[in-house]
Amino acid sequence: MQEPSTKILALEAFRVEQAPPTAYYVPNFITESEEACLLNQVYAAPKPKWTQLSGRKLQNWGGLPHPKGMVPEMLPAWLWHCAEKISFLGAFGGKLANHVLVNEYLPGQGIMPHEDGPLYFPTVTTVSLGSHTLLDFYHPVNRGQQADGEQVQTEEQRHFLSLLLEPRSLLVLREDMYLRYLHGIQPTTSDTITEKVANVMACGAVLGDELHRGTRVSLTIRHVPKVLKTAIFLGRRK
Ligand SMILES: O=C(O)CCC(=O)C(=O)O
Ligand SMILES: [Fe+2]
Repeated sequence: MQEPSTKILALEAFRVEQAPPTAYYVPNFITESEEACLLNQVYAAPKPKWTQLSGRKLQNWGGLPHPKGMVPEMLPAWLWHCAEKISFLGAFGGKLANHVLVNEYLPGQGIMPHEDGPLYFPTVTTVSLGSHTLLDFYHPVNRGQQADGEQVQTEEQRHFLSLLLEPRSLLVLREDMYLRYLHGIQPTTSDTITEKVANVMACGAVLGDELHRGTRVSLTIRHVPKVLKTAIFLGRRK
């Protein structure tokens, strides 16, 4: 298996140098027609496939990640194609992606700052469809500070960096960008490009731009290492 500290050579040219280790941002990772195809397939999924959450709705593909192991389900061909292309870049240390979350955000929707947790190979990859968004990164709450009775930092003070995710782009996060910091999307209808946007050089935007959000669909493509063998699963069911 690839050591977590080694570089992903195929992506090295796309590393965001202004961000902590390591973020890779690939503009136009897919074409407009691939984007349109993926969006068609997302919206062709049967209605019960969607789960409505507060502030976004999602589809889960590949199985439900679980501490005891995920019972794997085959990814549909339209997702497999995209997931395979990312796996072949070496994003998951030579393993293949086996899990995809599809999130849909209307303008004004977002996701609270969070960590992705231990159930995944410590790399997350995201393809954005339909609209841009701004993904914000936060220092974790300093528990020591809280115990000392020092003033807890506000969310705004903990927000130290953002990445602009344009439609059709690929984002790969690993190491500290995955394990150490929290990430989230503000529930807002437009985003201003400030000096906190670390990948602005790789984007078609400049400092001071105000970008209005449309409906964005993201594909969060990951590798879940702990998988229950289908044979055992089938054996138990008999
Ligand atoms: O939509 C995105 O780009 C982020 C989604 C996310 O953070 C997640 O599903 O854990
Ligand atoms: Fe996340």
